[in-house]
Amino acid sequence: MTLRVAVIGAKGRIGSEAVKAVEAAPDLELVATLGRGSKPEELTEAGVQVAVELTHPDSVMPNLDYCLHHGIHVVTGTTGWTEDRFATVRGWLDEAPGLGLLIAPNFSIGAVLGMKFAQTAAKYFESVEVVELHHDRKADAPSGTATRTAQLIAAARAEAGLPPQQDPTTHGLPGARGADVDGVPVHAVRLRGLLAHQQVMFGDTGETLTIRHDSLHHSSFMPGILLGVRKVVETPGLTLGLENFLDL
Ligand SMILES: NC(=O)C1=CN([C@@H]2O[C@H](COP(=O)(O)OP(=O)(O)OC[C@H]3O[C@@H](n4cnc5c(N)ncnc54)[C@H](O)[C@@H]3O)[C@@H](O)[C@H]2O)C=CC1
Ligand SMILES: O=C(O)C1=N[C@H](C(=O)O)C[C@H](O)C1
Repeated sequence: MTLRVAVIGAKGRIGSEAVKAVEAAPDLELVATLGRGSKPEELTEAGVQVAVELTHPDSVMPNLDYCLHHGIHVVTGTTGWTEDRFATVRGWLDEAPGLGLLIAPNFSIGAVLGMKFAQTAAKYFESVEVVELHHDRKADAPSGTATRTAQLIAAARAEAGLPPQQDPTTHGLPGARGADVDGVPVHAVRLRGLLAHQQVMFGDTGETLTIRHDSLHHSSFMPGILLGVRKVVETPGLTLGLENFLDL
């Protein structure tokens, strides 16, 4: 049986690619495409089972609110997540047993692997910094991927009993050392011509290790989105990260 799928944010950079990917998948049926100004009722009228939500940090919560209160599973890659937002969606999911929500900071398999490798390397190096580089139209900084990567690294360091990193900087301009995500400096570059890139740099006495990933086209995110759609319907509750649907 085919799954009835909608794309919310269907005219956007990633949403328009998702429309093509869902249309090309033999086991999925694209039954609704929503853009800014669309009414969420279009989802229920079309009998949508899974919504792929790819919009904007200001739009994602109302969209999830509607879907999760109308029996629609959701796969979202939209950024802007905070602990408060996670708590809110957990509450909505508690009221909707059986419904699944996948929040994926990154749908690209390479990026997910890069995060996993960084998590593994974290406890072996004294120093670590994350540099993310994106196109010049990106709404948020640092990226969702970089934030999640830094959080995973910080958790792995803490679990291994590593002390907080020392920053010797006493002079300079504000911002020069990047954003502090759980003690990990994260630097965000915005540049026309780029798409989505990240390097995690580890350092210790006499050596460095750099884990770099590059998304060169939005097609890089499509296998992950399709996997998410197929898996979310059989995975109730909140799933944070595509890695949970991969045999890692
Ligand atoms: N998790 C992942 O792998 C990826 C996540 N993203 C994230 O996805 C989001 C969208 O990124 P882009 O496509 O580059 O942005 P974009 O600005 O090109 O597209 C967003 C689209 O959503 C529409 N939109 C905004 N509010 C809406 C609403 N309430 N209802 C329906 N449509 C609405 C906009 O009109 C626009 O067409 C961002 O948060 C970005 O960081 C992007 C690429 C990969
Ligand atoms: O806005 C983007 O383009 C991307 N957003 C996600 C993020 O913030 O991590 C995923 C990927 O980096 C592309």
